[in-house]
Amino acid sequence: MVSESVISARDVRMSFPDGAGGHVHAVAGVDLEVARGEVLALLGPNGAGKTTLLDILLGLTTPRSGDVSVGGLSPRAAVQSGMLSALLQTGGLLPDLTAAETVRMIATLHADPAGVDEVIDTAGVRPFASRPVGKCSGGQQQRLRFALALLPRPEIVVLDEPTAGMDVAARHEFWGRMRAQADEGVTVVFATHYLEEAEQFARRTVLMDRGRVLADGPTDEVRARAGAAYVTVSWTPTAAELAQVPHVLRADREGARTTFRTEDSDGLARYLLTATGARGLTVRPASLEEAFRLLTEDSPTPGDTEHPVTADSEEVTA
Ligand SMILES: Nc1ncnc2c1ncn2[C@@H]1O[C@H](COP(=O)(O)OP(=O)(O)OP(=O)(O)O)[C@@H](O)[C@H]1O
Repeated sequence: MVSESVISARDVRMSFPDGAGGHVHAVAGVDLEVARGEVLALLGPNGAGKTTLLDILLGLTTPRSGDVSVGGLSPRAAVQSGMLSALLQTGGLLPDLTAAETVRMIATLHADPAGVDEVIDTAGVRPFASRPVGKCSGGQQQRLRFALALLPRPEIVVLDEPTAGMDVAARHEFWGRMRAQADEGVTVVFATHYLEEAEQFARRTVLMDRGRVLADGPTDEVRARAGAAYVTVSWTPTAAELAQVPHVLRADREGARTTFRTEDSDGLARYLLTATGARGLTVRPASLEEAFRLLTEDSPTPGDTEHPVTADSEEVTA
């Protein structure tokens, strides 16, 4: 694992007028270091600030404050040098040009472009290369944008919801191609609403909400921090019994079964099976989607992912 940082953002802030005399803090003090060759998912609900942050990394938006460098350059210089390339969700494609003509035309704008045929093949554009862009499907247009993003032979590719509008098969194929790029050492930073994409493709996930980073780490650890697992047993503890149970973040009862959210399913299971009358124990890991929801809904302060069970947060009714 090489740890050289290719993207460095320090205390980056950006706000916009909210139309009512106030401001929306779209990015509210974000620190981010991305190492060379890393694949990083930026996850967050609508309005979390993902697009604004990506636009700042790409030099399309100048932050109100903070420092950003990409490969030691300003974002704009990094884009101009071809080191950093973007695949944005929207982006002008000329409908009357064919896909291949589009690639050829954009190639002429780069000083030292990759081969046109090479990127057409790498991005999977070949099957519709002679089709006018206006007649290409959304998924095909996204592949074309991917081909264009590869033209400058980038070291870093930034993608804003790259598979929006693609069906499952197209999404799968897209990520296969992107993974091949990552395997060759390209750093990939992508924003997505598809939590399973982060889970399947990104080793590291940054969760954002209201302009702040809620969690940043290996995708499986981010999930673990939000409550690694759900342990369900046939047992209906009294409030006094429940208070004795260790490693519990939350407990919910449904009929004769009680489900515990826990960060230590082994420790909890051991206690339940040896110190209580619980039986029929099952363990289910939390999905990233659940982790995400728990972090965004439960975290009182950004970065604080501890949710000790208190009388107030206890969900079980005696
Ligand atoms: N140009 C702008 N003018 C005013 N407000 C803006 C502007 N751009 C973004 N915002 C606001 O900043 C916040 C963050 O928006 P941003 O698009 O970065 O979020 P996002 O995480 O990308 O959301 P989505 O997933 O919906 O694309 C939102 O409240 C949005 O309305």
